[in-house]
Amino acid sequence: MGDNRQGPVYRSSTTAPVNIAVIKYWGKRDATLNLPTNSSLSVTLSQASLRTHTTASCSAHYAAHEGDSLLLNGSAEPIQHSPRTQACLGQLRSLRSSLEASDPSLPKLSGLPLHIVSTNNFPTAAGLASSAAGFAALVRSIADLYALPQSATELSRIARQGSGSACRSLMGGYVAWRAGSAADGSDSLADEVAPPAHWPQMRALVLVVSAAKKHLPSTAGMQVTVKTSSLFPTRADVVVPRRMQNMEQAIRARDFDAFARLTMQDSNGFHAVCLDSWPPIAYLNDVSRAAVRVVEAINQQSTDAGAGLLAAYTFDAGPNAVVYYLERDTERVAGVFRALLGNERVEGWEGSYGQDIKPAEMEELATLDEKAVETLRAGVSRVICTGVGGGPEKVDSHLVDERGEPVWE
Ligand SMILES: Nc1ncnc2c1ncn2[C@@H]1O[C@H](COP(=O)(O)OP(=O)(O)OP(=O)(O)O)[C@@H](O)[C@H]1O
Ligand SMILES: C[C@@](O)(CCOP(=O)(O)OP(=O)(O)O)CC(=O)O
Repeated sequence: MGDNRQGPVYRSSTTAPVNIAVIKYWGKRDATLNLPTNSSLSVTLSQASLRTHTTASCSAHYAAHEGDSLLLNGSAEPIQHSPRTQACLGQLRSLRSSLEASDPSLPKLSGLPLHIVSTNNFPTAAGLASSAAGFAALVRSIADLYALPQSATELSRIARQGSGSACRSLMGGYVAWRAGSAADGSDSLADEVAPPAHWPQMRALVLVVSAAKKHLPSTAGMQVTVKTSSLFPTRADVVVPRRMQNMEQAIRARDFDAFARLTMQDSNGFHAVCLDSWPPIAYLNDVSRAAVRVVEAINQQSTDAGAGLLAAYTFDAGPNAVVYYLERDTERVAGVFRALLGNERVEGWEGSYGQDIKPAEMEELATLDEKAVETLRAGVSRVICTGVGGGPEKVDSHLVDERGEPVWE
């Protein structure tokens, strides 16, 4: 809390992670409450690589007529016109208001305007799950500002209404979002299937194919699929429920072969229902397909030698590839991509995860399809080397100073 002449500025700051689903959320049964048609499961990625940093503040000296505000990467976001952000703020305020009613000694924060300042250390709205980390950080930082006693699972009900995938970023490790069946969404919540320490060897290599903001946003895309795809009901009602069980089992048993197969099958199943939509939705491009070819070649070598799968690709609503692998296979998976993409052409090989990636030997590359290699070299602009990580963290570094002014990082 900072003090100035007009009264205190209350502040709380958090960082929150990105998550990349291995069983995809695609489809809403209720667009207003943001309720999904199927459960999903993701891996939370380390905040050493990708993170949102958010400070929530409130003060009696913030002009009441200006209302709440969100400054995102230095620009004002029009949150008054965002029903999703309004739903999150309204529900957090009402929890604070109940707390104030039960303990009159508490400062009346629920009636004060909120000034929120946030930065993403990666491109916003580029298919890198910025809305997931962004809404998780928003909900966590306000819940801390308001000293709310609710658990991460209880808060996931609120974050879900900001962006569905955000409910999975309130926890670290391996996280499930249970679709639930209640009409009011009260049982549509996220829970931790396993903490990062259960299987800390999980690594992810993100191939940034396009940092541009040009794909059909997830929200719009999934509505088209639910309305028009004839394959979709089978995916939501039959295929995904079975896969969720098998994926949880694979994670519990630390069975990478099963994890990888289910991850690739589910990514392909999700993109298949996109293509089956009308008008068809195609998120993958030639560069994405080249990444698939390279992962297939890596896995072929391993299975030919009688071992299991070493790498798993997955794609969200855009062309960027995420490749999961285990630390012990770093050279045989990430090393292959490093050898073929090179250091000069592509940035991002530094950092705690990247520096351990040694380029694979030339013979490992001999079996790769030349055209795929060429396409990948031309189309990947940047890589992000990361791994499984923890949930949101409360931090002392504030993006709002003691007088209530934004601070630039
Ligand atoms: N740090 C943040 N704080 C609050 N809201 C954020 C933050 N970052 C992103 N958002 C919200 O998320 C929106 C971007 O979401 P969108 O779903 O378009 O992109 P994405 O999450 O990067 O991509 P995708 O969902 O396809 O993976 C932003 O316009 C903003 O409203
Ligand atoms: C393909 C996905 O990344 C879709 C994510 O969709 P969003 O969570 O961005 O959608 P809204 O709830 O409409 O905001 C798959 C996933 O993350 O599970």
